[in-house]
Amino acid sequence: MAPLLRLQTVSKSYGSLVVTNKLDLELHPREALGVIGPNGAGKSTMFNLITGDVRPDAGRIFFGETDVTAMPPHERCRRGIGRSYQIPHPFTNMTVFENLLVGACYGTGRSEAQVTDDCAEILERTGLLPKANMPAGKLSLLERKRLELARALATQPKALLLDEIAGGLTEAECQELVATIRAIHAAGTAIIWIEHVVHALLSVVERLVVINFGAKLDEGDPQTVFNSPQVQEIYMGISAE
Ligand SMILES: Nc1ncnc2c1ncn2[C@@H]1O[C@H](COP(=O)(O)OP(=O)(O)OP(=O)(O)O)[C@@H](O)[C@H]1O
Repeated sequence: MAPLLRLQTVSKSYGSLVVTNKLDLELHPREALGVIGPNGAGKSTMFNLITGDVRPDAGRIFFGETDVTAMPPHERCRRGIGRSYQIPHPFTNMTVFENLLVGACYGTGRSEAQVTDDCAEILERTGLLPKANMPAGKLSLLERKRLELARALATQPKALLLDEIAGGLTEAECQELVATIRAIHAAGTAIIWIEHVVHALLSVVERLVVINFGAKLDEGDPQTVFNSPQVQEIYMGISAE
């Protein structure tokens, strides 16, 4: 099957710091792909490169058949690349529903009237319908994470990029969020999920990629990859000796 998204030897440096190093990555249609790696390994930068927030120094990025390497973020978004951010930054004085409307209009180029029904449906799917008219600044952490997910969904992504969305939640809250992400994936959206809460990640993803020093260290079956001595040592700091 042709990949939905493909990074081809993508590199990015900040001064002398090589953050992304000849990275190759593929996401297939309807796939749930997990990404782990130590702090500072370049995971969020990889997302920034995919969305166009950051331009690579070298390499190419394809979405479907299209080379999107030079495309601005809003065009990539309209083609179907949606993302959540590690630290949610909702418009705090606007209601939850208004936050979604902004995401939907920006992400799809449709009018408010055209996106209203979809936004209501997304609020329902993400468990936020009872909070629709609440200012986003008054939401709990879990609700903010849900809003971050909802805002990404409002852009109608074919590829949904989730950046550490489970961080800081209690175990029960994490399980609630996992159920929502599973449902989004089951409905056909391909997902790349960067996550330090590994048990949550492994309960959803079908393939796992490990990034270290901006390059791919390993990839494959999630349990096999996570349990490999190399990954345990480098990612968890546990020596195989
Ligand atoms: N705009 C920038 N300017 C300079 N350095 C940057 C910039 N963006 C990221 N970096 C550096 O690049 C490295 C990789 O950062 P990145 O956020 O991609 O890592 P990460 O794997 O997502 O880390 P974490 O798991 O802690 O979120 C870090 O050393 C970071 O300080």
